Amino acid sequence: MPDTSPDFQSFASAEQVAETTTRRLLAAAERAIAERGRFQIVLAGGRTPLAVYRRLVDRPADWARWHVFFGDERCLPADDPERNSLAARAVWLDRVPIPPDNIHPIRAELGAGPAAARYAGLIRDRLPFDLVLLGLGEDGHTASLFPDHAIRDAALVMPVHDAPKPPPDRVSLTPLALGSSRAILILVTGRGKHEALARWRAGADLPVSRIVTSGRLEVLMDAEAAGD
Ligand SMILES: O=C1O[C@H](COP(=O)(O)O)[C@@H](O)[C@H](O)[C@H]1O
Repeated sequence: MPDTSPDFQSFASAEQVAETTTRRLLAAAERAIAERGRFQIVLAGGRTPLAVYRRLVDRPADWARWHVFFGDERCLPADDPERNSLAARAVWLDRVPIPPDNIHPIRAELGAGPAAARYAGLIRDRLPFDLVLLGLGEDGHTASLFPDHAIRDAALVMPVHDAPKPPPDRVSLTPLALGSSRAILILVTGRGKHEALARWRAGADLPVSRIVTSGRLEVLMDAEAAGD
């Protein structure tokens, strides 16, 4: 039986977390492309992964075989820079030769419900992913799954309303979809994340604790977040 408990790994700085993540991601891509001819990655939103995305621009990779999905999106106009997909495009995706058809944004501008239904249809036949990248918010949310908010366990993608962090309407992959991956990397950096991380490690019922996977689940944290 595989060990599915998270593997918490501590690094001295956020830069080391970003560099280690970048290398692991490129290695996972090489492996997936060698074994299956393509690499399917789910991106995290927010600020933490941007340091990884920036690094990827200068690294050699077989970009034509990358297929990019998103773990969550904010219901904002399609050109709003606060959208997770736009932030990733600005610093990385628009700067490498990934075929445009291989980038699969969540159409959150359609509204949370329709966008979630549409994205569920899109990912259904693409599972399992090769790698899912996630973050952890200061309030303990991951993707757009917030503590004490209902989670649709049987769905792959769900609309989110009344999110405590703006904007209130969002679309999120569920633990079921996020767990359907050969590997999961969760990045947690900065002092502001320490409390949420400590609660998770102490066994609190956070959305991230609901992710069950038969793949590997690694948590890369810096000393500030870990409280080392
Ligand atoms: O709103 C979001 O926040 C979390 C955490 O973001 P960070 O800025 O603290 O790294 C992120 O993982 C999620 O994808 C995003 O929509």
